[in-house]
Amino acid sequence: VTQSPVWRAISPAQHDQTLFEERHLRYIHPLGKGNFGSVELCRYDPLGDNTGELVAVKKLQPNKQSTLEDFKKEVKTLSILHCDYIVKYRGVCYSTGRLSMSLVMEYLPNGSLIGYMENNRHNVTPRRMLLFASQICKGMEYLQTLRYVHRDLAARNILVASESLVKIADFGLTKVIPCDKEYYRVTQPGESPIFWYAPESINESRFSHKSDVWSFGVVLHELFCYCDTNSNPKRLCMQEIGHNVQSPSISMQLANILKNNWRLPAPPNCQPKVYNLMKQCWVYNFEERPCFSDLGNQIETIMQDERE
Ligand SMILES: Cc1cnc(Nc2cc(F)c(C3CCN(C)CC3)c(F)c2)nc1Nc1ccc(F)c(N2CCCS2(=O)=O)c1
Repeated sequence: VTQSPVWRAISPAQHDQTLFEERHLRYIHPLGKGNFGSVELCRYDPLGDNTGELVAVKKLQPNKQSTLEDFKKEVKTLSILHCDYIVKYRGVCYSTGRLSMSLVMEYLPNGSLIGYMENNRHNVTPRRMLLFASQICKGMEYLQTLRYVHRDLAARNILVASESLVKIADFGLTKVIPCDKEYYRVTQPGESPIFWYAPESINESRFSHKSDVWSFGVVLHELFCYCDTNSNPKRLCMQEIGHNVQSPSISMQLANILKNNWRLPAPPNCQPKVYNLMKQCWVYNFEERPCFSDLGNQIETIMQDERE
C-alpha cells in the first residue's frame, strides 16, 4: 500500500520536519496578541502520549493591515534566520480546508522581556541588562548582514529564553533593504510604534539599520527602566507633548520635540556611560549614529569595567 501514488504523495511530509500536521497540534493556552496575529502555546504530539514538544504557534489574524501575503513573508524571513539571539523557526501548519496557515516556533517559557523585567526587578543587575543588550545587538548585527531592517525593535518583541539569554522575536514588520539603496521606504505605515521610531522614520517613513539603532536605544531605555509601565516611552513622550491630541498630529508633535533635541530622560540610577550609549543611538542625523558592531563593542567595554 505504501507504494501506491496516494501514500507516496503523503509520506514525504512525514520526513519534512518543518511541516506540522494540524491534527497533532494540541492547543494549550493563549500567549498573546501581536500587531499581526495571535500566538498560542501548543504541544506537537504526534504520538498522542504528551511526550511531544511545546511550541509557540502564531496564527494570522487577517485585518486591514496584515494579509496572507505579509504573513508568508514573515514566515519566509524567520525560516532563513539562524542565530542564537533570534527566536527559532520550527515550521508551518497548513489547516485542512481553510486557507490560513500558522507559523510554528520554539517555545520560550519565560515570556517577553517586559513581563520578565517587571517580575524580576529585584534580581536583575545592570550587568545582566548589559548582557541582554549585547545579545540584542548581536542579533541585530546578524540581521544587518542579511540586509534586514526589523522596524519593530521594542522590549515587547524581545523574548527571554533563560536568565542569561534573550532572543529577538516577531518579524511582522521586517523588510529587506533593496540592493541599490541604504534604506527601505514604507508606503502604508499602518499601526506604527512611533515612540520607538527615528525622526526620519516618522517624517519620511524611511527605515534603515540606523533607524533600527534608534529603536535599540529605546530598548536600552526600557531595559534600564526595568520595563516599568510608568516610564514607558509612549507615556514619557506623551507627557512631553502634552495631551492636546488634536492638531497637529501626535507624530508631528513627536517629530517637533525630537527636532528641538528633547530625548527620553536618563532612567533612575542609570550609569552615565549607559545613558550616553542611548544618546548616541538618538543622534538626530542617522549618519552620525553608531552601527550595531560599534554599540556591541562599547557595551562589552562597559561590562568589563562593571566586572572590575
Ligand atoms: C515565539 C515565541 C516563543 N515563546 C514564547 N513564549 C512566551 C511565554 C510566555 F509565558 C508568555 C506570557 C508571559 C506572561 N503571561 C501573563 C502570559 C504568557 C509569552 F508572551 C510568550 N512566545 C513567543 N511568541 C510570542 C508570544 C506572545 C506574544 F504576545 C508575542 N508577541 C509580542 C508582540 C508581537 S507578538 O505577537 O509576536 C510573541
